[in-house]
Amino acid sequence: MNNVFSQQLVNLRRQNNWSQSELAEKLFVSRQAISKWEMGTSEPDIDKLIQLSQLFNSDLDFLIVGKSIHKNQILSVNNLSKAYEYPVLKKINFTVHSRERIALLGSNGAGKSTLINLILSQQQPDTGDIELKLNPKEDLNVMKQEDNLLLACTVWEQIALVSNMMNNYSQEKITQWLKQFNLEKQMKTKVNNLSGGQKRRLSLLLSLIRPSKLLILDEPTAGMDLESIDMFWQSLDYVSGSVLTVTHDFNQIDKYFSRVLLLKNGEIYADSSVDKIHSHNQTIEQWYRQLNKEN
Ligand SMILES: Nc1ncnc2c1ncn2[C@@H]1O[C@H](COP(=O)(O)OP(=O)(O)OP(=O)(O)O)[C@@H](O)[C@H]1O
Repeated sequence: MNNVFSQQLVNLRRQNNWSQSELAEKLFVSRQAISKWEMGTSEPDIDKLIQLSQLFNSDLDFLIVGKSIHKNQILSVNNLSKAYEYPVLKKINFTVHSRERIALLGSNGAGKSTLINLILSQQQPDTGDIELKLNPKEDLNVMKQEDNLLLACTVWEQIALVSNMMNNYSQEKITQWLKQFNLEKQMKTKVNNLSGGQKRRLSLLLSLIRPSKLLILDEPTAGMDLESIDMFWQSLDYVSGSVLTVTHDFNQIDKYFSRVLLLKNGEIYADSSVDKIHSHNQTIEQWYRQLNKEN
């Protein structure tokens, strides 16, 4: 087939936290068969491909060629405006599709947090509306800030508590999450004693215990050192749904994001795929600097 399929299979399996054996069991094939598909030395037949796309809740084209030809809209922002002492957002329009990784960019005071708060219904718009084509209770995740962590618990206890609440408790899964988020050594540490970057990684881990269709983050890496920032965004590989985040981590956007929205003068001043910007031999930072200095 192609090695995009092999890579997609590895990614989707990991996003679902399944081992090769677990996936093999669900498909009634041997673990060795999964291993060969992932190495690209053999291919599944069409029945198994269809079963895989159903198991991963993914389109066949996304599974095989890494792109969805028919994208599902999950959020639509229509003519949204908001003013405080002056207009902050003026007729904002954009849509979010399944499996997009979107970075929302803009200078300080451009209105990024206001836009996120409106999407989360934490504030009301003056005009316009937001159509969430998902169930906000089940399919929308927001990464909670540190103060929602239970400081007196150990890391393990905190994760166990949340996964119990979500009916998703399993010792093996917790061990796997700790490994993925590089918190294995801290499993017995009190949450209160974690560093700022470790607390954010724990917050992201907790927000992923319940898989969602859309994850919203507002400057999740603020104040982290470079190594922690890298580690944080790498963890996004384990997020299966779409991500909309406010961030100023330009180097990571090049690596981990598919689309950028630039908020400027109260409008979506630019909306581009990361691939398109790269095809013009620009990094996201160069693109941002160039557009942001235009009047
Ligand atoms: N509740 C409020 N009352 C009055 N003005 C507000 C309120 N919330 C935000 N603003 C103003 O709206 C503008 C946009 O603020 P917002 O926090 O959305 O910007 P931002 O793009 O997230 O900025 P930053 O990058 O600095 O976090 C700012 O000028 C801010 O002072």
